[in-house]
Amino acid sequence: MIYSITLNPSIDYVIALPDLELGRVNHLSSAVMLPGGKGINVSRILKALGIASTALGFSGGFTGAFIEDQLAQLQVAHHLTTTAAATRLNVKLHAQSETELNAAGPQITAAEVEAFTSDLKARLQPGDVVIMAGSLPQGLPTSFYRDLIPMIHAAKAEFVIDTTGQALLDTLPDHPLVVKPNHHELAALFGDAEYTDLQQVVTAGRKLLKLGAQHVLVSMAGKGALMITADHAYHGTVAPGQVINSVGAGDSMLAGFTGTLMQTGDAQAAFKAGIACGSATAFSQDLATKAKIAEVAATITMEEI
Ligand SMILES: Nc1ncnc2c1ncn2[C@@H]1O[C@H](COP(=O)(O)OP(=O)(O)O)[C@@H](O)[C@H]1O
Ligand SMILES: O=P(O)(O)OC[C@H]1O[C@](O)(COP(=O)(O)O)[C@@H](O)[C@@H]1O
Repeated sequence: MIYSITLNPSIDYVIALPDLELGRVNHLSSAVMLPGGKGINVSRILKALGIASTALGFSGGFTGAFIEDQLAQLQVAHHLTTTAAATRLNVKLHAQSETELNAAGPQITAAEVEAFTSDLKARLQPGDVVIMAGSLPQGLPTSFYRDLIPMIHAAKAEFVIDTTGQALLDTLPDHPLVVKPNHHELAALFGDAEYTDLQQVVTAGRKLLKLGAQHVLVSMAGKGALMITADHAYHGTVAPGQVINSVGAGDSMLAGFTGTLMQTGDAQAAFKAGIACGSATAFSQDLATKAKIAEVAATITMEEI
């Protein structure tokens, strides 16, 4: 079983207007609420791919109820630990450019943390994969993901991690199955300025392998993604399309890669699936559908660099 963990889910309030004027009353041309948060997005894409997963994490208040209701409607298996404080709402503003306003998230109590960790412990079985993704709500230590790893390994399960900075570096000695920073996050991880060519990205990606990651992907938004192994590096892209809402593209890539890797054991096939899912989501209002993923998959170009 794949478990996605979203400690800090969100309602993603995706709003659009042609031209945002700060300090004025602006009228929206569209507004939609979507269940969001990195692990939840991963589970939604796995569902589209026909791969079973259960979404775990926290949920509280009317915002949490909305997310759980949407997941139920989408038939995404989930068990979110109830919190007294309400789940956050993130604003995704599409005007002259894409702007994201992500809230810090609610305060989680010690009893709620205990309920979540005991639930996870009771579920884990050998061969499971736990995908830990996204920011931490208030009240959780920055070591929270790393602290879950001994429990995951004790159950003979593996983990995938999508977080940034020191929290990501701290988990590498425990051999995450997959890491997928974007190229900005990768440069920041090693205190580098923005990378200007692909070989710089490959060199930094190999550092993640040396530090312990089993599979390294680096996403580069409209410039596609790299899969970096000890001896090879592959650059994958898709045919240009109309970008509608790239929120969740990274989560979609992680879902496509991890789900396909678990199903087939074939990293190249998994990389293609990851690219297709990421770009298909960027070319959709909500996360990608199965049909959109198949359409985009037919346009993938991959080259060794
Ligand atoms: N504008 C885009 N056009 C085509 N594909 C995209 C676009 N934005 C994202 N993608 C696809 O989704 C993947 C993940 O997107 P990215 O923005 O790099 O991740 P993150 O959301 O984690 O920053 C990219 O590697 C690419 O395959
Ligand atoms: O947990 P964080 O880092 O605040 O990110 C949460 C936000 O990221 C998303 O999961 C989208 O992530 P990506 O665009 O990186 O795939 C949104 O659904 C959510 O609003």
